[in-house]
Amino acid sequence: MQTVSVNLGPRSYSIQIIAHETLGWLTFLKSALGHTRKLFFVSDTHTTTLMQKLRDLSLGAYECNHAIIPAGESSKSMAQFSFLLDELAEFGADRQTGVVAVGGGVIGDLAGFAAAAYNRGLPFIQVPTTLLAMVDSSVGGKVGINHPKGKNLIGAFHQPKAVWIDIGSLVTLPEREYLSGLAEVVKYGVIQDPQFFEFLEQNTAKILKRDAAILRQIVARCCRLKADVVEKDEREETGLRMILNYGHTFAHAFETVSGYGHWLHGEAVAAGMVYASRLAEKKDLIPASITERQIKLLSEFRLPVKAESGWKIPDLIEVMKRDKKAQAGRLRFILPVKLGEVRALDDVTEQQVAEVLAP
Ligand SMILES: NC(=O)c1ccc[n+]([C@@H]2O[C@H](COP(=O)([O-])OP(=O)(O)OC[C@H]3O[C@@H](n4cnc5c(N)ncnc54)[C@H](O)[C@@H]3O)[C@@H](O)[C@H]2O)c1
Ligand SMILES: O=C(O)C(=O)C[C@@H](O)[C@H](O)[C@H](O)COP(=O)(O)O
Ligand SMILES: [Zn+2]
Repeated sequence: MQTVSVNLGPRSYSIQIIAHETLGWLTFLKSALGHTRKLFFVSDTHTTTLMQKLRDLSLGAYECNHAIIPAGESSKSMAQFSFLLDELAEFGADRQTGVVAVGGGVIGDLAGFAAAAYNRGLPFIQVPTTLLAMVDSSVGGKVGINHPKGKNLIGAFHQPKAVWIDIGSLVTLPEREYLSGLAEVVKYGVIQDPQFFEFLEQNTAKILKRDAAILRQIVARCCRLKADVVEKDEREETGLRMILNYGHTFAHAFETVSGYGHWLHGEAVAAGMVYASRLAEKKDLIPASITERQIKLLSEFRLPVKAESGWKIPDLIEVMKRDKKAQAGRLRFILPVKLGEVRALDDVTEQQVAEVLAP
């Protein structure tokens, strides 16, 4: 077992990384939740078996209930949020009731938002079951849902009490979902860790085979890198946390204009990073070779590196203006200045964005 600690004062927590084990589950819950007596599990239709396994293990020690949400990005909606609140009320959830999210980023973001809102905050446990959720969404406390006008437009910061990562659950993850998670993995290399980027370049075959030892290393490294940022800027107030948004101004626009779920989040992030890198070239921040290395690695991971031709540039720019990083309608982009370092820039013109997006 490996542990990554997220040090946030009174909101500190630990991330347990294990493989095909459930032995420590009750001890883990007890230490994360203290006097909690009731647990409310949330899964989607593809993670129900995993959820039931953990719920059954918990039954001797806790009163348990659960909700199952339709799989897919369209479930990060007001309707599913409202459904979870109704179910929590029906269960008679009190301030100590623990919400346990078993699934990918959709379930983590949705259940976490319900946990943040119900009774003004319930203790929350993340059990990520996709690579993307293990390396990114289960850590850092961003929770929320989508709005037709913008991705994650409605949400909160609500840190989990603990994160339980069983790398073993990746065995059943569909290939497209696995590859999508690799986009956020590549992101950490570009924004924070050039050695990690090289490690990914040198180990593509093993990564694509889901080699267990490599996966453990990758998940632990990404969790540490994300925790390092979140510890310094928990609520994206100083600006540092924005670096985790590299590629996301483009990505969220692609996801929004195409209808949530047409492209997976990681696919949108992959192409989004390439466009952000092209913008950095345009601003003379980096040589083209840095973009080319990203394109090569992302292509080896069979991820898209270009937007779809049917998407209209003015529509994409309109969505970008509602990005959470924008101020007074002024676009802000996270751009690389070298491999392993990025900077927030707000002097990018719409014309420059349109030029990099032009086919
Ligand atoms: N909160 C954050 O900091 C943060 C960070 C990154 C991404 N996100 C969000 O995360 C979401 C994407 O998350 P995702 O990529 O995990 O997608 P997802 O939650 O939709 O899961 C992907 C698919 O895999 C299935 N699945 C999950 N685990 C499985 C398993 N072990 N075996 C078989 N099938 C399994 C799911 O049912 C789903 O169909 C997006 O909404 C994105 O905005 C949030
Ligand atoms: O944790 C963060 O901060 C991130 O930006 C991580 C991103 O990978 C993630 O997609 C996040 O949900 C985007 O947040 P948003 O504030 O741009 O909606
Ligand atoms: Zn993301």
